[in-house]
Amino acid sequence: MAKKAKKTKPASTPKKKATFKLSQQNKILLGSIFILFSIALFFSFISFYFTWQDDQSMLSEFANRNEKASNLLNKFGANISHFFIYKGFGIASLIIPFLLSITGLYLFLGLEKKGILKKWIWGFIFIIWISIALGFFAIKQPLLGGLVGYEMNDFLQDYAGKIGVLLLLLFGLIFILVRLFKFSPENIASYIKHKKQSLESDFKTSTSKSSKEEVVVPLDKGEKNTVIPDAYTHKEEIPSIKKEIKLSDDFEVTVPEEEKEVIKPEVPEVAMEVEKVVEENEEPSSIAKKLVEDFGEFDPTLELGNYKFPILDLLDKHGTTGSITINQEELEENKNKIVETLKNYKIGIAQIKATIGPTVTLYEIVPEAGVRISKIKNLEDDIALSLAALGIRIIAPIPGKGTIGIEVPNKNSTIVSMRSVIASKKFQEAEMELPIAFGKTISNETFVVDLAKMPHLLMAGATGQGKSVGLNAVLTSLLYKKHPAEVKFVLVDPKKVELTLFNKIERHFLAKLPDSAEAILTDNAKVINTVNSLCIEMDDRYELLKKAMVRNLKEYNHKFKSRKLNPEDGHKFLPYIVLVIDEFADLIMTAGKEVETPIARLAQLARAIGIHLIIATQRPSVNVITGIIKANFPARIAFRVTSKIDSRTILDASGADQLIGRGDMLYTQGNDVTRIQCAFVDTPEVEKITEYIGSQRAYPEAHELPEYSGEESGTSLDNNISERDAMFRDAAEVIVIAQQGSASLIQRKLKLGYNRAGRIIDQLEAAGIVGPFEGSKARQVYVPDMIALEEIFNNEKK
Ligand SMILES: Nc1ncnc2c1ncn2[C@@H]1O[C@H](COP(=O)(O)OP(=O)(O)OP(=O)(O)O)[C@@H](O)[C@H]1O
Repeated sequence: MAKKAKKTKPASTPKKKATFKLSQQNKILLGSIFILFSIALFFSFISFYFTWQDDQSMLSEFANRNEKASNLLNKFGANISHFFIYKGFGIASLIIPFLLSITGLYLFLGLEKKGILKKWIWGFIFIIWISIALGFFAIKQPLLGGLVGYEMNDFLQDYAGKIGVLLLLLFGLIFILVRLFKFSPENIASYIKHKKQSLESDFKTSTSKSSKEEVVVPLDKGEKNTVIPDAYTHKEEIPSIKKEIKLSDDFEVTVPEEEKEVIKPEVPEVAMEVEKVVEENEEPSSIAKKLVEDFGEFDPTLELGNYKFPILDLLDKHGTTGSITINQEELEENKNKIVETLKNYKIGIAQIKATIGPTVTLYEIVPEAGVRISKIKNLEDDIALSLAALGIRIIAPIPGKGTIGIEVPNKNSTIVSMRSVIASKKFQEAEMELPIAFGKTISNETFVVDLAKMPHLLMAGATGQGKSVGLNAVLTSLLYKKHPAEVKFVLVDPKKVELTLFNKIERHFLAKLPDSAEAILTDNAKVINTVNSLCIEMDDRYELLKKAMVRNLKEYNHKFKSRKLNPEDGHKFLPYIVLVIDEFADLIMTAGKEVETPIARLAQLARAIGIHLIIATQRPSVNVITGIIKANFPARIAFRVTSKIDSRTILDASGADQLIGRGDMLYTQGNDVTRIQCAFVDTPEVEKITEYIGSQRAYPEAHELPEYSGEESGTSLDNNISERDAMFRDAAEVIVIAQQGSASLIQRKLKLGYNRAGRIIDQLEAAGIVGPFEGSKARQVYVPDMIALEEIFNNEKK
């Protein structure tokens, strides 16, 4: 006891020794009062049951010193017992001294008080239940259930009748068994099994005992009995027993039988120990289970619990009804032209079938036997000429079908509205991590893919062919499906106009560097920093995944949600991050390798940790889409491009040059190329969606990426006093006072721009006040206090 009290002393606050001692003394005093009081109560209660009749008359005579009570604790005992037992809870009141004594012991021994409240709550539940149960079953013995038990029964029976009260009591019992004793069918089954096993082993030991006696006799008769039985030395025991048995001139005793008999009783004992180990093993996972039981699974969306997903009415129908109007004449006309053209080249057709899509119709041809496929493929231009239509694409043969496809644009194309694809069952019921509804295929099916599986997307197309609309469709899809806690966007928009609308959802969905004012990046220098910062984020995330022993973000978040990862170890819910870069060519032209290297790194490694890249470019030339980038972007979209070479650069196949523009696109993820009409979402619609989201309660700030202030910080390290910033001294003071070397701190405190703060921090490094750049961490401050700083400045003046 004393040991425990001593142990806790140094562990808690060593500085406040005096006050701690005092409180410890108080605890001991209070604890002993509780214990003694509980003893007094216990004896009063017990003796009340024998003396209550005698003491009945003096209850009102408490002040009269001539009157005496028969209770062991005299008048005090009689009165307090009358109060608790007769007017209170009956025999269940005995739990009160029990609870008091436990509390007293906890205080006395200075134990942790964590479980005490729980014990009191359960104690009261027991008191009430027992009191009602006894009031119900032993109505003729009012001292068992007390007045509370009687009155509660009376009250409950008025409303629920006897059967109702009985059922309520039963429920109370089940509640106690399940919640307190953790009863479950498996527990009961394992308990029965356990009992059965121990009974069996008891039986075996009892049978073996009788034969053991037989063995013992010869042992005594033998030479000496010095062998110490050891659980680990069965082998040694057996031969010694064998010897002794041989010595005991009894021929009928057979060795194997005795061996079994000696060893057997020990085996079940070992088996029982193993069971205990299994129970211990269950403990760690049960901590997480218990946490989940008590608080439910971790819900990352809770902080913005009232967040409402955008409604469908924010999107326009664009004059479409969702179904395509079929122009029979046009179909017939095109069919005839195709048949005739092929006939001119002596190609017979066995069968022809048309599938009408929103912008193009696919004519599937089964040529007559003996026709060479390459012959039809070469007639692409001739067929286009005879149909007098642009954008004819011949797919020979259609993969997996054995037919030849000729795609002919419809005279009147139907716009595929974003609304129709968002509303589609396929999108609504998509159980994907990052579902994207691109549009509709040639057979008018909604085309939904998972960005998380792509895992990065490359979009290319000549100007005005629908790239920006495509990007908006991607972002809109995610906004309609994902909560702000689940996905964050990093948007790069050198054109400064395409993605500005998303500024409104900065504090919901965007991520940015800690010191940048704008969340949407338009300046290439900042893009370099952001992409590098994402690389740091990637490394940090990999570190977390490693610690959690999982392979990807999905598993990690699942583990975190089921409370198996402790936030105190740095674990947190990780949202997906989608980096969208519009005009990638422009970025590569200005920033070159500086941006290409981190992007290639992200493209290669970021898939598992939930960072996905979407890159859009007008110029799909090889110096923009380099081999390394291409290799890591298996999912590619081509809008219409101007040349076959461009098409090859993007898709590794021609065809994109034959598209008709306005959102007509080819999608590939590996081998198959799918023609899709991109869903159309107009600027006002995007504005409405961002407005809708932006007007809701948001996080205090945009999602913060790790700090990265660029390599330029290390370049100008000459300590030229005359070139120092006017705010240099103020900044130095801020840094030294806060003992934290970060540009964002200077920015905030001195209200400076990012670039200027960055310059000052470089100058501070050159002056030896702060240390070098350390990635995501703040720089080290070399000057401990203001006096030391003052000294540095004074020395510089000399
Ligand atoms: N899916 C679509 N359905 C119907 N029309 C579309 C679709 N996509 C684009 N368009 C039409 O094409 C026009 C140009 O599209 P968009 O602005 O997306 O081109 P872009 O490729 O981004 O051009 P730039 O590279 O010059 O920015 C749009 O204003 C719209 O009228």
